[in-house]
Amino acid sequence: MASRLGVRVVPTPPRGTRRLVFIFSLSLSFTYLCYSLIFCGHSIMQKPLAFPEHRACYLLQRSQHCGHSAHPNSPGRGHAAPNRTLSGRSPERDRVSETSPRPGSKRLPLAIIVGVKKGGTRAVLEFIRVHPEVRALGTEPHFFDRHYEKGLEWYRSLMPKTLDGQITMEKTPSYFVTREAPKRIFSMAKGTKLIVVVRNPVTRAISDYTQTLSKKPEIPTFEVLAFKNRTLGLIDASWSAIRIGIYALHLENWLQFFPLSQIHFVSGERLIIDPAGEMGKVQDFLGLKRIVTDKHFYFNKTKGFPCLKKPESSSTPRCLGKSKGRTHVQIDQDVIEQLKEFYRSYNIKFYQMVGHDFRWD
Ligand SMILES: Nc1ncnc2c1ncn2[C@@H]1O[C@H](COP(=O)(O)OS(=O)(=O)O)[C@@H](OP(=O)(O)O)[C@H]1O
Repeated sequence: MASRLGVRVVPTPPRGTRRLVFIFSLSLSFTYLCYSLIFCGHSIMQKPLAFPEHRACYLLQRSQHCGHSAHPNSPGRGHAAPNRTLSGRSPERDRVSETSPRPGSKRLPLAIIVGVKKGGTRAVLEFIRVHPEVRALGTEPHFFDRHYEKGLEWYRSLMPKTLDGQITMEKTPSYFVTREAPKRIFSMAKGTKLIVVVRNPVTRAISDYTQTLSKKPEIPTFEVLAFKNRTLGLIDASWSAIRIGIYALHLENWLQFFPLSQIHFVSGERLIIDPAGEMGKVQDFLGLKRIVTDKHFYFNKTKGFPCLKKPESSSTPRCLGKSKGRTHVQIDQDVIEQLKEFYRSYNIKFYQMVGHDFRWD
């Protein structure tokens, strides 16, 4: 009858077959679930789902992903190496940070490494940012010398986000020799703490020249640039490589606005021999617990410098980049002696001003 009406009656499968179908679908769903977890796990890890962002970042506080942002137009960004270095970020991190809102707020720096060029400023910044209470801008913003007209809000927008109690920092070594910088920093916040990494001015000048030569191989020799008249032994103090090293002169400018107690001097030489000791003093100056200690450093024989066991951005050991710790250009010994002589009185004046003998003579 049913077949005559055109209706096909499907016979109910036996109980055993139904159970088989059920078990088959269950195992299919289970296989699919495992597949999703294995192959999509990576993206799940990148952005914790149903996990408050601030909590995730609190747990990952050492990660730049949570605390660091560089303005897209910030100077120096274009110079970052494609793969991570101590001061750089991986492209992967950048991708993640573009999609994740970060906790905290961008604040003006409470402490600035203002100098000196080639003193060891990058090392101090990278070492101090290991501290959980410090967040630092990786690039040099050059706000108080080159970009002042852009205003404080522009400057603030470059800063990494900080949580309450964390210290925002930046470093721009050219501030130390910029006439307007002390007044400008003072007008931003008179309580700003200043760090100056100083180094023997003769070695500093040679380091500075070595860097310029690496970028412009056609420049005259060091000896030609260093003298107004070599026969008379007249040093050209207007050449920036020489002028930057007259620390007493520049410091006078800063002391018009800041008391000495607000300026901390790091010895560039001791920073290489005893990084933990110098960083201990930096932490004291910033009012921080001494968390960055000798446990954080190891001496890399190939590099010839101390390196971090665990940099702020990674858990693997890392040294500073190739531009830090270059082999210096060979300079005639008599030229070095003349430079030492030139700097002697300025160095003594500087030691008196800061109350510390850096033993450069
Ligand atoms: N740990 C570690 N690793 C590598 N380099 C170190 C380190 N500590 C201090 N230094 C010295 O830092 C010098 C570069 O100084 P700056 O970072 O201030 O240079 S810059 O002004 O930012 O270009 C650099 O100068 P040169 O040796 O002349 O290249 C180093 O001597």
